Amino acid sequence: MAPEIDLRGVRVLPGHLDADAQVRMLADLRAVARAAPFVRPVTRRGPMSVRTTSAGRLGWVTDRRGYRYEARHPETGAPWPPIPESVLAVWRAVSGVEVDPDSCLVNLYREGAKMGMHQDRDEGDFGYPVVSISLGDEALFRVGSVERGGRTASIWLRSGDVAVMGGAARLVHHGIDRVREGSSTLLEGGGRINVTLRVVR
Ligand SMILES: O=C(O)CCC(=O)C(=O)O
Ligand SMILES: [Fe+2]
Repeated sequence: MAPEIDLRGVRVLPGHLDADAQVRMLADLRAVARAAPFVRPVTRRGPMSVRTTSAGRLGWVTDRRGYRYEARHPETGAPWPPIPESVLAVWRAVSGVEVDPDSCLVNLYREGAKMGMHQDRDEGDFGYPVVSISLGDEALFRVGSVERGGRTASIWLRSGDVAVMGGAARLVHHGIDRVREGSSTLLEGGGRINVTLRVVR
C-alpha cells in the first residue's frame, strides 16, 4: 500500500484494495446490480451521465423533484439489497467510527461520464465521514473548499484507491472531471465504478 495522500483535507489511500480484493468486490457489486438494476438518474438540471444504484437501508435517488434518500428502488419498488461484506470491511478499516453506513451508492461511469463539483449534504449528521472506493478506469478527482469556488486540487484515483472525506473536509466540494478510458481491464466493457458509503441516519 502506498503512503496516504492529503488532498485539501481529503484522505486518499492509494491501493487500499489489492487486485484480488477488487475482483471480489466487483463480483459483489454485480450481485447488487442484479437485485437493484442501475438507473440513469435525472436531476432538476437534467440527466446525469453516471448510472446509479444502491445497497443498504437507504439509497440515494434523484428525479425532477430533487435529491433524497429512499428505502426502495425507484423503478422496481423493492428494498435495496444489503451492503456487501467486502464493502463494509473497507468502511470499518478506514472510517474511524463505530457505526456502519446505512447507504452504499454505486456510480457507474461509462462513455465519457463525469460528475460536476458538488457537496455531499443530503445526510442528517455531517459528523460521520464519507468513504469512497474506486474500481476500474482511472478518474480525475477534483477537490475544492467547503465554500463554493476558489482553489482546487486534483488527483487521479486508480482502481483500489479509497478516499475519506471527514472532519473539516466532510463538506468540501468535489467532482470527477473525466475518466481515462481503457486505463483498467477490471470492468468488462470498460469504465469505472465508484462506491460511496454514508451514514444517513
Ligand atoms: O465517483 C467518485 O469518485 C465521486 C462520487 C461522488 O462524489 C458522489 O457520488 O457523491
Ligand atoms: Fe460526492
